[in-house]
Amino acid sequence: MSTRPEILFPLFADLETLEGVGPKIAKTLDAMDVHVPRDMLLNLPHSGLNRRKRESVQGAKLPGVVTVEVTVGRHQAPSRKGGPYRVHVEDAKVAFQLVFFNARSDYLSRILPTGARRVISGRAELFDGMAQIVHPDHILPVEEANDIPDYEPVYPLTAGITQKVMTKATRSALARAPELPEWIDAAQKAREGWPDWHAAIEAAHSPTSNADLAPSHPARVRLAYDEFMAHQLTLALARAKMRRGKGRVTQGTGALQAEVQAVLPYTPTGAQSRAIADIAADMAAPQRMSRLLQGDVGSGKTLVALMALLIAVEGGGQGVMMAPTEILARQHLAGLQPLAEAAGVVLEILTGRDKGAERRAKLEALKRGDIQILVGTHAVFQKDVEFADLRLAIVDEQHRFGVRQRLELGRKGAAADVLVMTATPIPRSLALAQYGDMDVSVLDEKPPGRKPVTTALSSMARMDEVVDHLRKAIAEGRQAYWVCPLVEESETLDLSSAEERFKSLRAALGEGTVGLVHGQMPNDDKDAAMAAFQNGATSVLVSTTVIEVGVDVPNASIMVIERAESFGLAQLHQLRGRVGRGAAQSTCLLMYQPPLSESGQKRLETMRETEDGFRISEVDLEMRGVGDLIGTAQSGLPRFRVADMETQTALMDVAQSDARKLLADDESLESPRGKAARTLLWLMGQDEAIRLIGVG
Ligand SMILES: Nc1ncnc2c1ncn2[C@@H]1O[C@H](COP(=O)(O)OP(=O)(O)OP(=O)(O)O)[C@@H](O)[C@H]1O
Repeated sequence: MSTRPEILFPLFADLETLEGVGPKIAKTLDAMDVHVPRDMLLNLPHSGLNRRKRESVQGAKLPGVVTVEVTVGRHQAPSRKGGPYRVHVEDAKVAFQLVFFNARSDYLSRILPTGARRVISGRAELFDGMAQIVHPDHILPVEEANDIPDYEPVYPLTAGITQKVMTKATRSALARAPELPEWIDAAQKAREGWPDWHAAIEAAHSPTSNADLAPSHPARVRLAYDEFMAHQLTLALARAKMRRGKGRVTQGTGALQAEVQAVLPYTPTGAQSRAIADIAADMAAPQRMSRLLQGDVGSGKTLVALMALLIAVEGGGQGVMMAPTEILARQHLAGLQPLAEAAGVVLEILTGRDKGAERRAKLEALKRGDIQILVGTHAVFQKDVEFADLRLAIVDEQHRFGVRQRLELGRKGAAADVLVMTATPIPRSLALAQYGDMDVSVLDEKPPGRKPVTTALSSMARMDEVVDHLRKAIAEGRQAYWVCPLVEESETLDLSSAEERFKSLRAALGEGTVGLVHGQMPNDDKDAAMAAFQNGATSVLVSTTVIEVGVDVPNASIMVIERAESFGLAQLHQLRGRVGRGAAQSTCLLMYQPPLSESGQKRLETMRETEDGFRISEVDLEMRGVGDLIGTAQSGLPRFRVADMETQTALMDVAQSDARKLLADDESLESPRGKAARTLLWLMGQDEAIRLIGVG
């Protein structure tokens, strides 16, 4: 089924087919991300107005909406142009006024004839001690008072659209909402007391009190579940597609791993061992592995990656690991090569820098199977890179991969297992939404012997003191990173601030002690600067944020971050994670420019309070919200309209297992419930899923 089910046609018609929507309003709605009647339905009211009739404005909470029956008194035309037109009225207890601006008096006389009884509803306020309603929402003869709803939904609006238009158009969309087949498991639906989709959408738009608007209302919960379910079905379909057709069992022997263990100066942590065991089991299974390794900074992901790569080699094949930057690819090479050598394994690097004959030679060696482990940048996945027998692809990424890219990767190494590593912990809700197609291993344990990093805040005004301290620390043999701020997102300005700091620190601390690395340096200079810091030739490394991810120099024990308030929490956590990796007591100094904004202050204080990356990610989510945290567009995450990822994690959890179970029982979605689920995917516009069912 790769065409939209007919039953949904009315919900995907032109917006202008809705009552009260012309070309102009349609265009305005478009800008609100409302393109078809379906979107109107998913745009739920955020509050409501109680319009129950009362006896008098007297005693009502003002300002506030009131509905009362009045006797119309005299009209008082404006005394000057543009002034208020007043109509005196009286309810059962008090006199008050209706106020109009730029209204035509003949029109007002017609709808509010003196002496008549009318029902008025609108927002009343006090003005000079007397109640008034400016431009009432409703003015009706008493016989028609029933046209005023007791409780009226209030919709999110945008300039150019009124509540009236919104309500009318939504009612008109509701009138054509079809009864849909049920995609929710019958037992679950009964247990939760959820209504049908049609009843739920009807109820969500017809609240009768504030309680009906609560996110815990069964109608709203059901609609939120539908959204999560559609998303998780997409992920489950991607997962099924990924796992299909590996057909290859990669059984490690443990021999190479043991040889590496023998030369390692430490033993793996419990978390590392568990992750390695998870991976080994996945690789030994006939389905393709699709696993996420989530580790906090410094939790030792690299060792887990190496062991996984060795399993691929033990099984007679090859492994590849892609790092996000050149610096990190080189660091992997430097760190892993001695270990690989100890085990007699050939490890090579391939990056964009490899050109001509050298590159050709590497590619041939890969194709012959002479290179067993390849590390590198994006270059490792270029078209002409062919492996003799690729068994494992590891992507060391930073939230840059959406489900679509993961599927691409899957298509690449036809039968390779896939391991994705993220160094920035993400809250569970996000992990579920973003990586719901994968299995997850978490490194929640740091290697033993790490001392907590002392985090201190200091104003930029105390620069001289900071430099003095640094001088003493260097004299004691310590090494420091010095990170310069992002200035207005501009690379060149960035650069000049780092270059200037480099010059001033060099002047203060001595010629040869300070190095500089930034994104725009020629590659060789970058390597040289990194190497000099790594081997201790320089004591201070000034940089832009290029060192943010993954750099590992255990002897470095001081991190100075200038204008720390301009960095995000995840970034600060990553940067701080560069220290505290050795046995020495480490310090992170967050320098800020007062006055701090409220959020700047909260971020810096959070950094001072905790070193737990998962905790920090929760605060980050709380402060910024989901969209901002991951950049919805590039992550491939949908914008949930009804569901709230932050508070409804449990619901997402259920949707995930439900979606996986549905597919396990009915792989091609052909059962009645499976077909209903297809309707859901169309309803929610899950293009990737539709493509997957179409193809698969
Ligand atoms: N089990 C262990 N015991 C002691 N040290 C370890 C252990 N595992 C790894 N290490 C060391 O800890 C440091 C950090 O490891 P690694 O670079 O793999 O961290 P990471 O998880 O990649 O963190 P980040 O994302 O912050 O770079 C390295 O110096 C590594 O040699």
